[in-house]
Amino acid sequence: MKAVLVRRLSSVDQELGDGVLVTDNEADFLGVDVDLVVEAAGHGAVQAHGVNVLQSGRDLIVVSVGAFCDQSLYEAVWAAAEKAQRRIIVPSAAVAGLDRIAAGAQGRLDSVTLTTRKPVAAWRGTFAEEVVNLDTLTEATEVFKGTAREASRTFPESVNVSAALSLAGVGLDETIVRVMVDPDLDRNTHQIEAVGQFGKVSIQVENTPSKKNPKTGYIVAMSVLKVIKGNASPLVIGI
Ligand SMILES: NC(=O)C1=CN([C@@H]2O[C@H](COP(=O)(O)OP(=O)(O)OC[C@H]3O[C@@H](n4cnc5c(N)ncnc54)[C@H](O)[C@@H]3O)[C@@H](O)[C@H]2O)C=CC1
Ligand SMILES: O=C([O-])CC(=O)C(=O)O
Repeated sequence: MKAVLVRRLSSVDQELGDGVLVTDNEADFLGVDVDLVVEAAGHGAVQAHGVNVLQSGRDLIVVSVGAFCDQSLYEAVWAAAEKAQRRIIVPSAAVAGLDRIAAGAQGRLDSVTLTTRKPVAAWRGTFAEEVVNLDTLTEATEVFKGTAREASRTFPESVNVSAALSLAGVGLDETIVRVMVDPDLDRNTHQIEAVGQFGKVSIQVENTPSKKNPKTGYIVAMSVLKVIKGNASPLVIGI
């Protein structure tokens, strides 16, 4: 048996088949015998269910990792995971190189920066609309520069990568983030630079936007799938 926790049953328009409980009730959801829960719903969902999922004895894959800009939430899920001896798993999702930066963080890390650039369509309904007119923009324009903690608060729906990178490297208050709206792009692009005792890494990823939600891309679901398959495979690669 598997289960999907939704906010409104009326919003479920797909037939998920036998063996899948679709529910809006957390207790019923947690009553289903699974070992792993995937959060792919937003900061509010991590806030509402993260601790309970871990306390109930499941590992938790968190995609909306920017939720951890709330330090008290981060500490609460960490404590719940430790007590239940379960894990909070942050997949690479929309970026690459978290494995390498986390390895580099075993020694001295001097700086980690992220520049996120996305096409205009990705920024509709976000804070970017308060900074620029998306309808008349003709060239790449910076709409935010600051720490990953501020970036995660400012763009809860589209710069979660900054928080994932922070957890891998120098933390939410030391990771520097720039956010650009770029009318010339057709892919969601993240440029990562990290420097430290290990050397230097410079990574650019270009994600094909999802048709349903251009803020994000197909690679995110693929990354979660890779983690789930890795959990049941004799070979674990790219950690
Ligand atoms: N770590 C990373 O690299 C990335 C993280 N994300 C984050 O992952 C999350 C999901 O992304 P998308 O699928 O693109 O977003 P989406 O907005 O297309 O879909 C989210 C779905 O979750 C539902 N939802 C919201 N709150 C819920 C709750 N409390 N309980 C149950 N369902 C709830 C919504 O109704 C919606 O159907 C977002 O927070 C997004 O910002 C997305 C891309 C990359
Ligand atoms: O998919 C992406 O490009 C990144 C994203 O939305 C996020 O980090 O929240």
